[in-house]
Amino acid sequence: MTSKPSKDSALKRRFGPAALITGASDGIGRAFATQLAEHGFDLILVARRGDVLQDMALDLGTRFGADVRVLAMDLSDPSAVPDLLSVTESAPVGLVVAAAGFGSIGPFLDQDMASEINMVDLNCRSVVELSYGFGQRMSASKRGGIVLFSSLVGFNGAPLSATYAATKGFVQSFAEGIAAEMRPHGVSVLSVAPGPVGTGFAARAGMQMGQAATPEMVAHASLGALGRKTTVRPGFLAKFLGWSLAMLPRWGRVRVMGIIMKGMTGKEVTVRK
Ligand SMILES: NC(=O)C1=CN([C@@H]2O[C@H](COP(=O)(O)OP(=O)(O)OC[C@H]3O[C@@H](n4cnc5c(N)ncnc54)[C@H](OP(=O)(O)O)[C@@H]3O)[C@@H](O)[C@H]2O)C=CC1
Ligand SMILES: CC(=O)[C@H](N)C(=O)O
Repeated sequence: MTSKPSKDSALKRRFGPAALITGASDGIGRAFATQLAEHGFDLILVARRGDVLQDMALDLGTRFGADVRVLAMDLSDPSAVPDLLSVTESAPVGLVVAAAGFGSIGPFLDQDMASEINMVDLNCRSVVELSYGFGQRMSASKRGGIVLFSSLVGFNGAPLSATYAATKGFVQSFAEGIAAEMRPHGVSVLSVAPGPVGTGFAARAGMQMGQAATPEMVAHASLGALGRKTTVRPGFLAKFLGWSLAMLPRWGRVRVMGIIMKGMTGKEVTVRK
């Protein structure tokens, strides 16, 4: 049995002892895993690349004494979340961070349809299933936290990233709804709505990002907001763009978002009022 040198923090007392993190092998999910291990949480790490998760488990166990379990699965597969819920049935999970997700860029009609549907499955369906399964367990024990990932692009249509932005709009709306429902049952739900973050996301989506927040900053700001807010916009850029866009009519927001997305692709776009 490893001794635990890490902090027994207020966060762990409120949401521990274990956290389940999807998309833990990279980017924002990975940063959450490290920071939660530092807070003294035991972890269940979920992503497709089991070898990467195993290396993390060894590292976080050695550095923080965290008890880390690895679940290598493709969450876009319809059987994945039911399997995950079944194998974690007796695990003391007080916090779920559902970071697994991906995006695409370019005109909708040029996209690969199977990949767009796969995105909806991962970014939306798996998030609903996870929130339902763990939400029930947490409500029964009258405590817990669920962190979901919206985006700066989740508050209106985004030409050249239409499906991705719609999945994030879905998550934003879903999170706001279940946050109000679950709060009286002792469960805190947080929607994280970052602007560009410097992870492998952009390369996978074929996007070019300029100024970007770090995944560590996003994880830190989100853990600070959990239990206090329903939506957090981590970093200056997310706040500044979010507030600026909020002042425009919806069609204006769509037009500005088209310009922003064009800058990330170099492709032309026409948006009608
Ligand atoms: N980066 C950004 O600019 C922003 C990101 N977001 C959102 O934040 C979340 C995290 O993004 P970020 O960390 O940047 O992305 P990354 O691409 O860096 O990481 C994505 C993670 O999701 C996992 N993943 C991808 N597909 C699947 C799948 N089918 N099943 C299980 N796991 C999967 C990947 O692991 P593996 O390949 O091993 O499966 C990886 O761990 C996403 O929901 C994203 O939409 C929101 C706003 C901005
Ligand atoms: C489009 C972006 O800048 C970002 N990747 C996001 O998810 O919002």
